[in-house]
Amino acid sequence: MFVFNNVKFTASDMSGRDGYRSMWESMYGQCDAIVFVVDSTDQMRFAVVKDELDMMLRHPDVADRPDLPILFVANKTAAPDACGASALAGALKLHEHMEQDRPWRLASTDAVAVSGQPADDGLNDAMEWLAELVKFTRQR
Ligand SMILES: Nc1nc2c(ncn2[C@@H]2O[C@H](COP(=O)(O)OP(=O)(O)OP(=O)(O)O)[C@@H](O)[C@H]2O)c(=O)[nH]1
Repeated sequence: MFVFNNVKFTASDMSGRDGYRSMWESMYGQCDAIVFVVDSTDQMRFAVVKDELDMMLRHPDVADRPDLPILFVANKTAAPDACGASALAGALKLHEHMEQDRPWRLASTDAVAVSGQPADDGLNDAMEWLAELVKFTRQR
């Protein structure tokens, strides 16, 4: 649990490992938002990521909730072999495949602090965006 901009989040870290992904759908119906984290150094698996994303978007608990926001996070972006956020957006075909009416956003970050400094990246802005949307959804 954490609080961001006065919004209380209860986060469930769903493993991306093969064999655990089938558990994701148990959360779709009960969450206020999805944060979809992608390892931006693992370009070999972007096709698998895209298949999983397509399956997620087709699931009735997601497809029937077009207002459920999705925050895509490209992680490990400080690694030398990381691809840029726009390459990731292209590989997942985010601009083509995300529904027009669904709120979504792509942020890039690196979870590991470099030289003890927290990453200066787009995650804070993206979390502000997500917190506003979640607050709005809960007020309805
Ligand atoms: N350099 C770098 N390493 C990272 C970053 N995020 C995770 N790692 C490393 O990647 C490895 C896997 O991290 P996890 O957090 O276990 O990855 P995960 O995707 O949550 O794993 P599952 O829950 O099993 O899907 C660990 O050694 C982390 O330290 C990052 O942003 N930058």
